[in-house]
Amino acid sequence: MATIDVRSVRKTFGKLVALDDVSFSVNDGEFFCLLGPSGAGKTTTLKSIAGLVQPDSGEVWLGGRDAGDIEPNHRNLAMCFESYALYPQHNVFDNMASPLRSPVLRLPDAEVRERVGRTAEMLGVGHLLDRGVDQLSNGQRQRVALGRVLVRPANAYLLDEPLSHLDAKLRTSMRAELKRIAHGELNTTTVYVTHDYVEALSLADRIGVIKDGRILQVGTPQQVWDTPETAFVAQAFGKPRISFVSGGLVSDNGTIRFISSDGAITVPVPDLDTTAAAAGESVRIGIRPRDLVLHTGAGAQPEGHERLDGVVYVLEHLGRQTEVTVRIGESLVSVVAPRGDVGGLAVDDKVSLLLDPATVHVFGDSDDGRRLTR
Ligand SMILES: Nc1ncnc2c1ncn2[C@@H]1O[C@H](COP(=O)(O)OP(=O)(O)OP(=O)(O)O)[C@@H](O)[C@H]1O
Repeated sequence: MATIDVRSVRKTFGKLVALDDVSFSVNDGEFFCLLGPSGAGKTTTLKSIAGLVQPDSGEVWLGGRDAGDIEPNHRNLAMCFESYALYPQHNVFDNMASPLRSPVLRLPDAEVRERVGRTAEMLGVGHLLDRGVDQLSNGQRQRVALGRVLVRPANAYLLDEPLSHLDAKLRTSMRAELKRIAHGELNTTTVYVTHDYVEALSLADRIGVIKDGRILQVGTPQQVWDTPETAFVAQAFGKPRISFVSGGLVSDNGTIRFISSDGAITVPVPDLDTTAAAAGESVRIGIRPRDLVLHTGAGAQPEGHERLDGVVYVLEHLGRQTEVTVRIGESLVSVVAPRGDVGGLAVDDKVSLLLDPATVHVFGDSDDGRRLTR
C-alpha cells in the first residue's frame, strides 16, 4: 500500500520555521495537491517525504512503515522538482529511459522499451522517441520531462509545479491531459505541489492548503470551495477573489444579522454556527463574486434575496463577462455579470446587488479568522 502519512513534521532553517506541525495523509492511489503561496513550505514538505530534508521532529510513514528507517533512494518514490533538465545530446527515448537504466533500477532492455513506449504514448510523445530533445517545442519538452518521472515503477510520485514553466495556453492543455492520466492510466499515489488554485481544483482528489508552514485545511475540491475553514482559504480559491466586509453580528427579533462597520451593508446570517459565535462578535463576511446578481433596475427581485445598493467603482471586462466592483458605503464588493448586462454602465452609476444570504461565509475578523457558518 503506497499510503503517505506526514505526522506533526516540524522543520526549521536557523530561526525560520519552514514547517510547523504539518500533518496530512494521502490514500493509496490518491492524487493529493498541496496548494499554497510562495514560501509556504510546499517543497520542504515534498523533500521531507522524499527524505531529502530531515525533519527536526515528527515522522513520515510510507505504506504503513516509518520512513525514518528507509534510506531516501530505497523509498521508491519518483520525483520531479521545478528545475529539471533533459540531456540535450540524447533523443527522447534515451532521456526517458535513463531513470530505468540507473544503477538503482537497471531494468532489462525489453522492459525499458515497453515502459518508455507506454509512457510516451500516454503523454502524446510516442511519435517523437527518435527525436533529439533540442528539436522539441516547449510543451513537448515538458511532456518528456514529466515522462522521465512517470516512466519509473514507483510507490508514489512527488511532482513539484511540473507545469510552471509553460505558457498559459500549454498549461491549460497539459492540465487537462494530466487530469485524464491521473484519474486513468496513472492510478498511483501522487503528491502534486502547486500555487495555482485552478490546477488544484481540477486535478486533485483532495487538496491540502498550506501557508506559513501550517496546513490550514484538507478537503476535496468541493469542500474547500464550499466550506473554507478560514478567510485565507476562502480567498485562495476563485477569480475574481471573494470580497470581504468587516463588521459585527447583532440580534434582530431573534435572528442574527451582520452589519458592516459603517452600517451600509446588513444581511441575515441564517447558517451561523451558534456554538462558535453570537451577537456582539466582530466578524468579516465573505461574498463570492459569482454568488451575486447585478440588478440595474429592470426585472423583479428574486424571493429570499437581499438587496445591497451602491455605485459602480470599477468595471473590468473579462471576455464575455465583466467584473463590476461596487462601492457600498466604505466597502468594495465585486460581482461578475454577463457583458450584455453592463453595456450602458459607467463608473458612479447606481446599481444594486442581489444576494442569497445562504451563500454568505462568515469568519472571525482576521486573516486567520475561523469559519463561523456551518
Ligand atoms: N535550504 C534552505 N535553507 C534555508 N531556508 C530554506 C531552505 N529551504 C527552504 N527554505 C525556506 O523555507 C520556507 C519554505 O520554503 P519552500 O521552498 O518549502 O516553500 P514553497 O512553498 O515550496 O515555495 P515556492 O512556491 O516559492 O517554491 C521559505 O521561507 C524558504 O525560504
